[in-house]
Amino acid sequence: MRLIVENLACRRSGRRIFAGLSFAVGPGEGLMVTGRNGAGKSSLLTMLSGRLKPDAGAIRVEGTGEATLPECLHVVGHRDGLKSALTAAENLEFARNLLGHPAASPVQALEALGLPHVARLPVGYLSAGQRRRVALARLLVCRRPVWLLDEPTAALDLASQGVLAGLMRHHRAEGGIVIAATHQALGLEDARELRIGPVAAPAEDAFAAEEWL
Ligand SMILES: Nc1ncnc2c1ncn2[C@@H]1O[C@H](COP(=O)(O)OP(=O)(O)OP(=O)(O)O)[C@@H](O)[C@H]1O
Repeated sequence: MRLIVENLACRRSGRRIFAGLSFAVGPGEGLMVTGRNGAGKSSLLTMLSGRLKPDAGAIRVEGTGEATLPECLHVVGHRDGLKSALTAAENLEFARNLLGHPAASPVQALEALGLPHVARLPVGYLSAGQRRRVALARLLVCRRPVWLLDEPTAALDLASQGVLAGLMRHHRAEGGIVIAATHQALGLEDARELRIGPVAAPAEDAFAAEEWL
């Protein structure tokens, strides 16, 4: 599949955050979305996930058949979307049933994130980093080609950051797409960078935002 963004603009609370954003990502590619605090990285990911309407421009996909872009996405955002009263395994089972295209079992996914011992614990008992790893384990229980990750290393120790880098590498090697908003390298160093912000980008850089208020 291919994800294409053309001349995208974002307005929040009446203020133009960015405009003129264009890029395309295809199978196996990674895109690191960078920029200062408030530049609009999370807003861009929210737009890609279909939860925020663009102020202008278009987001489209090719090669997905009948499936819409939201149906092709996994999103791991600032809010982990986990139910505190459910166990880690129950949360993952719920996501697996809801999202379709099941892949790894909840236990396998937790093992991949180094957390097999929390499978039967309510998520409310977990540390911040453990919760984040359960949220990331959701990526593995269903097969979806595009991973949208917003600061995915938040609360992760170095070892878990390495695990995440491996998961992203593997996903891309299988033809998946990773788009991550981040202030860190993430292990996506070979990915293209989309810098949102007032820093002037080279003229040939199709990713540059053109207008700032
Ligand atoms: N729900 C919202 N309603 C109104 N304005 C919002 C909302 N969320 C974010 N904004 C505004 O949109 C702008 C961009 O915010 P966004 O969270 O996209 O930036 P970011 O680049 O992800 O920042 P950070 O690096 O701090 O996470 C900010 O000025 C913010 O105040």
